[in-house]
This record gives sequence, structure tokens and C-alpha cells, in this order.
Amino acid sequence: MSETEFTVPVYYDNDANSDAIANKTVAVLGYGSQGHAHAQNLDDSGVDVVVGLRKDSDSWTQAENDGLRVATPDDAAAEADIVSMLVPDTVQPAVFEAISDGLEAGDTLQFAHGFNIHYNQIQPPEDVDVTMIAPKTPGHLLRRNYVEDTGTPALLAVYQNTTDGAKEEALAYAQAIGCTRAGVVETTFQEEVETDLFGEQAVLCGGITSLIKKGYETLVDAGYSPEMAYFECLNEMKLIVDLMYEGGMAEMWNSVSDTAEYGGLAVGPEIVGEGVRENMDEALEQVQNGEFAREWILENQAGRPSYTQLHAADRNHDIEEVGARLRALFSWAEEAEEEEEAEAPADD
Ligand SMILES: NC(=O)c1ccc[n+]([C@@H]2O[C@H](COP(=O)([O-])OP(=O)(O)OC[C@H]3O[C@@H](n4cnc5c(N)ncnc54)[C@H](O)[C@@H]3O)[C@@H](O)[C@H]2O)c1
Ligand SMILES: CC(C)(O)[C@@H](O)C(=O)O
Ligand SMILES: [Mg+2]
Ligand SMILES: [Mg+2]
Repeated sequence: MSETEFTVPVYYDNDANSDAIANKTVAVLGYGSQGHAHAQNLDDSGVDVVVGLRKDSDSWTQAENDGLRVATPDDAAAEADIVSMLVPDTVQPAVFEAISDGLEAGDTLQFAHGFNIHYNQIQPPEDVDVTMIAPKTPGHLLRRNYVEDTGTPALLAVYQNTTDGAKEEALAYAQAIGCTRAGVVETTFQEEVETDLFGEQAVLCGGITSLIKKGYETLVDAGYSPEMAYFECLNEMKLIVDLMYEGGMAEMWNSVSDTAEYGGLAVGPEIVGEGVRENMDEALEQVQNGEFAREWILENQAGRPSYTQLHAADRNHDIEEVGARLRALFSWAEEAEEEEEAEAPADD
């Protein structure tokens, strides 16, 4: 652990023992956002990896082209010591049923998010370790940061420790995917699930897109051009957040004008005010009491009618259309697109 004082344990490279994973085989089930990043990072770190995919998956060829061994999920799980469950949360219970015979006493079932354990959708056998390394990043950036020799933070949790080595092994896994470079925070499955769902709904994915869209709509409805509104409310968001990422809010405030700082500090809290706090409390409560999980599970059982509608409406928003046209004309756009295609596997 770092010499620095933290309120919870935070682990770095020096705390990890790569021997804890060195002679083990990891089955990475799924080759989507997290799956392709874990599999390639583990492989580059010298860990024996087999990717578990359905025979008809488009990702099969992609994973092989990336130099990885691929097998069906049940074959991959049967040969592995650590099974990393990186298929979508909603299909994990069915995939778990298909692979559970391959879990032997002392093996590890590992997650990147605790939804199915915390909300009792998967009941693992008592003789396996159950752990979590939950990267605090979209998977494509987990891979990019690893390749660029930076790292991304993650959470570590142990739900079952039958071997007495669950935590050491999880930390070695976190090191192999590049997370101990940035810091790995020890937590519980419950705490990871509640904070992760809250964060992605209220702040990261839901809150920020809603804020951007409302800002864009306000400007466009008032007669300003969509191009200007896009650059003001979406494109510059990344540049402002980059400064906060690098040096906290102070670095951002230092870089913007005093006019922006005064206006931001005085008007910002009137826009995102106490009403928003109340909404956030409510969203957190629905995560904590299981209401959101119940809703999402039922939504999937019903064939995702609301999800389909929300997804289509979001993709059809004007900001997406104007943004695509503007981004295509960035002078570096072609290069970035080629790199992205080479990096990202098909999501099937
Ligand atoms: N997306 C992220 O960046 C992110 C970040 C942190 C944690 N997580 C967690 O990681 C896990 C994986 O999420 P993801 O977003 O990477 O998933 P994803 O949607 O990107 O994964 C899709 C992959 O799963 C496989 N798959 C899909 N349906 C399948 C089925 N029925 N049977 C077998 N394989 C199937 C396919 O290979 C596909 O490429 C989840 O627990 C999620 O909460 C995700
Ligand atoms: C990348 C996120 C939002 O942090 C993750 O939690 C997810 O569910 O995709
Ligand atoms: Mg998250
Ligand atoms: Mg999440």
C-alpha cells in the first residue's frame, strides 16, 4: 500500500505478486468492451489466456486475429483456473449455468461488476473463490491506457475466499491488466454495485449526456446554430474534463478566464441545484433497495421495449447528426478511425 494516508486500502504495483497468477490459465468469457481489453492486457503481461465465445460469435475471428486462443465458454471455463465473467450482465446468469460444471474446487469466478452476485442472480458453488476487479473505465480505454503505459483505477472485492489466496490472486490480475499502475481500491460487492450503478446513471453516462443535451437544446431553440451549440456543449466538455482529470477542478478554473470562473461558480449551482441532489438521492435509493435491478431484469425478460425506445431516441437526437458531420472533418479523423477499427472488436 502507498505511504500516503487513505481512508480505505489502495494497492499499487509494489503490493501485487505476479506469481499468484503466473502459472494459471484465465478464461475470459466475452470479447466485448471489457473482454477484449482484459484478454489482450493479460496476454501482453504473459498470462495464459483463453477467450470463451459462442461458435457463431463474430468476435471469434477478431480474438484469433489478435493472437488469442479461443474456445467455447464451457471448454474455456473447464480448462481455466480463473474464469473472468465479461459477457453482458443480463446474459451472465445463463452463461454461468452453461459453464458451472467446469468450475472445480479452488478455481476462481471473477467479475468486473457485482450485479449478479449482489442481486442474487448467480449463486456460485461454495468451493470456489469469487472475486471482482472492476475497472473504473470503459473497456476500450482500459486497453488504450495499458498500451500507452498509463493505467486505470479499479475496485477489488472478495466475496468468497476458499483458498485463502483470493485477494492476492485478484491483485495479480489487476496488475496484469494495468490497474495497479493507477491504484486499486479494496471494497465489497455491495459497495461496488451501488456506487457503480449510481455513478453511471446520475453523473457519468446519464447525468452528463442529459446536461449536454439540455444545454445544446437551449442554445438551438434560442436560434443559435447546431454547429456552435455542439462545439460549446459537447466537444469542449472533453477539454474541460481533461483539465480536471489532470489537476482537479482547480487546474480547470486556473485555465479558464476569471469571467468563466465567476459565472461558473455563481450560476452553475443554480442550474444543477438542490432539486438535482434530491433526484440523485432518489436514484441512489432505487439502486440500494433493488428497485432499479428489478426493473432492469424485468425489462430484459420482456424483450427490452423501453431500452429499445430510449436507445433509438438518443441515437436520433440532432446533436448526434451534427456531431458526426463535424468530427468527420477534424484533420486527424481518418487516422483515429483506422486506429479504432484495429483496436475495437465487433460487439455481437
Ligand atoms: N463496458 C465497460 O466498460 C464496463 C466497465 C466496467 C465493468 N463492466 C462490466 O463488465 C462486464 C461485461 O460488460 P461489457 O460492457 O464489456 O459487455 P459487452 O456488451 O461489451 O460484451 C459483449 C460480449 O459478450 C459476448 N456475449 C454476448 N452475449 C453472449 C451470450 N449470450 N453468450 C456468450 N457470450 C455472449 C460477446 O462476445 C460480446 O462481444 C459486465 O459485468 C459489466 O457490468 C463493463
Ligand atoms: C464504464 C462504466 C460506466 O463505468 C461501467 O460501469 C459500465 O457499466 O459500463
Ligand atoms: Mg463503472
Ligand atoms: Mg457499470
